Amino acid sequence: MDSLSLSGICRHQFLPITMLDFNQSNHRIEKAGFVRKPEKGGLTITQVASPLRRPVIVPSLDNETVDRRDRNHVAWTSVRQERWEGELVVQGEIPLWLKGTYLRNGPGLWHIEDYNFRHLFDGYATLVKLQFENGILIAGHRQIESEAYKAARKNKKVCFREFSEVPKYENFMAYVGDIAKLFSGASLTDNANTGVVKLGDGRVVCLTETQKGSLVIDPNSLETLGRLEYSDSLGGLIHSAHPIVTDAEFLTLLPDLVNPGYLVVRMEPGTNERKVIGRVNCRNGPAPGWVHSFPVTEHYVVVPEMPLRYCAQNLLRAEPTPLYKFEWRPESKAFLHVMCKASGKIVASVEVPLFVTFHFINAYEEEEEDEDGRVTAIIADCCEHNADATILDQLRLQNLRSFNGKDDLLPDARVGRFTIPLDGSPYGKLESALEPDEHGRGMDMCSINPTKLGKKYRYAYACGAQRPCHFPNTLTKLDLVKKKAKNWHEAGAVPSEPFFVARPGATEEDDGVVISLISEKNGNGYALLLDGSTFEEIARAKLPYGLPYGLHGCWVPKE
Ligand SMILES: CC1=C[C@H](O/C=C(C)\C=C\C2=C(C)CCCC2(C)C)OC1=O
Ligand SMILES: CC(/C=C/C=O)=C\C=C/O
Ligand SMILES: [Fe+2]
Repeated sequence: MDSLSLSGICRHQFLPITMLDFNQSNHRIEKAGFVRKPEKGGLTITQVASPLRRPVIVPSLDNETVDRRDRNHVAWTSVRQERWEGELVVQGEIPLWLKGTYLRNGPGLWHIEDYNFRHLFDGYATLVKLQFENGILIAGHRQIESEAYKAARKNKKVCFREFSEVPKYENFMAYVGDIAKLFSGASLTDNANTGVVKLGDGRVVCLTETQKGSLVIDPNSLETLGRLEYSDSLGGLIHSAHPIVTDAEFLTLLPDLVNPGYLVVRMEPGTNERKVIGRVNCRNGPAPGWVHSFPVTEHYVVVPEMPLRYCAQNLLRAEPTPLYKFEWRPESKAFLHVMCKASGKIVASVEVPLFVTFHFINAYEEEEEDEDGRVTAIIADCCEHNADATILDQLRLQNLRSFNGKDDLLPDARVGRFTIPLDGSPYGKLESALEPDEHGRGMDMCSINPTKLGKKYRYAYACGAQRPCHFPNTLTKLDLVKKKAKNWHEAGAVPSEPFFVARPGATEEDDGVVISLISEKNGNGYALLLDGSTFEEIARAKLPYGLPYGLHGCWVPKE
């Protein structure tokens, strides 16, 4: 789509403000303000003096000179530049009520010099913004300046322990030294590549599984402002990568790898101090289950104890196992614990069928239909991988990059619905909330209307599958009452998490827009807006170049 053929509110295309160029390809393209430098060795800096007022032809990669990285789908290719910002041409119409910034974080740089990383989750964080106001869209992206990223750039090698990558040791003593530093957390990464949240006090924080990887950023410039230093003495090195964040609180889980269990903690806006609500002891197993995320209801925190457990031995390894820092322990079983938010007391602890999930979708309290409205059960929904942890290895970059378009390689997933009885019964139920074929048996990267957090809800948005595929490749709107899904798909496109933003003043749960960033097969990319209710496209805006796949986002409303 060329900007001149656009009508209505369309504006000038791609106004680059600043670019720092990664030298990914050994070629040089210079067009209208974009400069790529051929010298070897990583980063070059290119400044564009002032925003351009006329359409700019965006440099595309030249097939004859691209290196092997560039032949991969752009979703799995390192971000091209360290930084870019500019206005996008909008095709369709952005609702005038949409005022604020969508931020999306993710692992966007998977190489240092000639060394290519192994796993999707190893990449250095790339933060993307879409700033909406008066129907105009300013986009941008920037690398997060974690210590891990800065050290890798400076020393031209991996210097911290990432999800699967570890520093290459020069000799055995260096390895021993690094192991010692693992226990203090000094050798763990702070590469905050998983999500981004807006705290009740306005601070915007990028997060990962390590506590030290909680980095405060500026939502406008995307600059890394510094580390969020927790001022309490709760210790531990890791936490859930998905805290529950509202204007009133920040709730998270701190797994205890020494005495298997979890601390449920709460931090108030304006403070850096997490206070303990309560503790859950694991019912089984040598280590707690992975808690990438967890759900809450209005009054309770649900603590999952998955059979996919943290594994101290695997933490120490130089070469990863297929389950990385985890191990699959079906004999240790699976449990869900329910803690009262106000008292810290455990009100239920039930065994459930084995399950694997990265992401809980939501949870709520099921009430009896009589006038007492007694809570009889907790319902908790998640993107469930049919108790099969191989999805973790499926996310190795080699797997993601080698898709031939034919083989159906994505393991099946579904909306897993847990029912946790509150009458003291020892077992909980796990069922599919809707027929998984409704969404192609792919299911991950979910969002809901945030006003429904912890409450009975009807709609969720997620990535599903149009098969054959090797990665979720659709956006899907789930109607959990009608048990139906409506799917969006474009051939060869990799969409990121559909993020729901409610229309101010809306009374219907699905009255709003769904934002996603799409990486296209041809190397391009665009921001997509779907109507939250009809799930039809309302606008799209092409980016100057496709961006790598990203994970989780948040919404920062314009005050
Ligand atoms: C996404 C995404 C990123 C992420 O993990 C990143 C790291 C560095 C995780 C490290 C670890 C674990 C997963 C388990 C316990 C140890 C530790 C090394 C901190 O996970 C994601 O899903
Ligand atoms: C990309 C992904 C999980 C991300 C974790 O934050 C899962 C993809 C397929 O299920
Ligand atoms: Fe996640």
